[in-house]
Amino acid sequence: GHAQHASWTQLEELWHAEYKAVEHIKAVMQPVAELGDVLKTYVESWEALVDGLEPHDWGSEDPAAGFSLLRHVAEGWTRVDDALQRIKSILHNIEFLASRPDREPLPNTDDVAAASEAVARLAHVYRLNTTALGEGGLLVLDPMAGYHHPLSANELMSIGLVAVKKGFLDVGVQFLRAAKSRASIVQLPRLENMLTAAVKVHDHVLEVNGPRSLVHVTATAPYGSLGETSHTEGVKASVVLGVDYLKRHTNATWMLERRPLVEQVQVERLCRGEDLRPPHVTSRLRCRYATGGSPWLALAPFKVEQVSLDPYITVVYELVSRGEADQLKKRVKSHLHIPYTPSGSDSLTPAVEGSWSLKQYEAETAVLMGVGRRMRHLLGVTLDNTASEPYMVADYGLGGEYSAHRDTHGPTRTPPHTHIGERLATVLTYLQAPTQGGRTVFPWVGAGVGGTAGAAMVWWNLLSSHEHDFLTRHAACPVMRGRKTVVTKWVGYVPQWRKMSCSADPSRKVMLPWH
Ligand SMILES: O=C(O)CCC(=O)C(=O)O
Ligand SMILES: [Fe+2]
Repeated sequence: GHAQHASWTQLEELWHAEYKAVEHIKAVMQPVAELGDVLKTYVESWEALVDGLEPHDWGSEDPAAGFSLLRHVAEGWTRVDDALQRIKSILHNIEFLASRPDREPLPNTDDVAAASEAVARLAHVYRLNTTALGEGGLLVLDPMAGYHHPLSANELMSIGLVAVKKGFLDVGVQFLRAAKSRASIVQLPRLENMLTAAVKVHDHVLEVNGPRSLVHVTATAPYGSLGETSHTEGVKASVVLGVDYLKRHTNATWMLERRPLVEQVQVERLCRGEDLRPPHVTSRLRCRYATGGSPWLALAPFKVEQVSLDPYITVVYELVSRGEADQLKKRVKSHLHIPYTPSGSDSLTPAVEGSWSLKQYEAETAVLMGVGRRMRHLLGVTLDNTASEPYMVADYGLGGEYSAHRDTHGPTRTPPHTHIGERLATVLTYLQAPTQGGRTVFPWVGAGVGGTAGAAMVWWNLLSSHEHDFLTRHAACPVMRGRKTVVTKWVGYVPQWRKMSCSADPSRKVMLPWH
């Protein structure tokens, strides 16, 4: 599934709302502080006046006391009144601030914890740069990548604690160390205690459970004895790719217990930009112009890059123009901050599902109709509403990711639309590509794609047995920097099956490779 964190639309709104709130706070701060001072002085003047006097003394006709009372009120009340009048003029600011929780959803500690976990995962997947962290900058993959927001000792500490809790033990120790290096003298003893405890947990888990499971990661050596251990891969795990894994690991225990971890480790390597395949496989991949046999596209063929031949995965460049992408993003934007309500989720309900904001979209807009026509010509498949599920726009949030999965419904889940059927092909178009991270990766193929705005990835999910092609399992890597917005189209099986040649071999892939 997807991890829970804030969408960029929410965060963008929060930046603007926060700016506004602070402007209102600035407007009230001075008058409120002045009123406080004036009232304090007035009360002190009164207390001095009545010091030693009892209420029954107030009737005594002491001229000095009468003089002081007159002077106290005459001089003091002018100031009190001035200050009160100024408060009256800022009452609308106070009203605005007081009604903020009714107007906008405010982040709470759960949101902070979720963001901490997202940052810890980023640090884990993309390898933490501890030097940069010590200087307060986060996770520099590419130091030239622009502005890096520095984190305070307290912020580093809170991320470190969440990281430890969530099983990113190595990352947790690194964050607490960074926090310590930026701590004030007052903070230092507490941080030292936490760091000692975290190192103890880290080393204990490493000793008992080893460096890696589905629920934890440690460094390859203990911190306690060596002191300066950091992220090292150790002995490179052997890669398990293609159908070979099935031959070698046919037993159910491996599939159940080892497969998820092998998959996760390979996903992470692919996320870091590795290609896990040998050269004799990658050297067969080509780039070319393709028309899909369409006379219409002969005038302007698409640039197509092969990512993998088996299963057949390609990238089609410039499927969507920049203008079209901008139009689509603008169109869905207002829907991308509405909270996900599973109960009322008919197919057109906007949704925020974990780190995604999702919006299902029918193809009635001019932009999507144009995109659909191009795909139809290139792929030779029917794509209208009766032949495929609605377009789905997803906007990844802070550290947003989508763990390894298959797109098909499979034998246990009936496809929602019987006239559309199983998801024969996936067309995943990047409307906006992240600047770092966020690749789409295929752990059992050993390949990944960085994503280019306007380009679409196309792959075929089914075998002729109608079973899912396991090798098409894929994941969306956590987004490191920038924003990732994609639109998915799932091509239905039912409207297309007559177009494809039959195969007696049940393991053959069902596809229409448009040579
Ligand atoms: O966004 C990606 O890279 C993958 C999205 C995906 O797998 C899906 O929509 O099913
Ligand atoms: Fe998918």
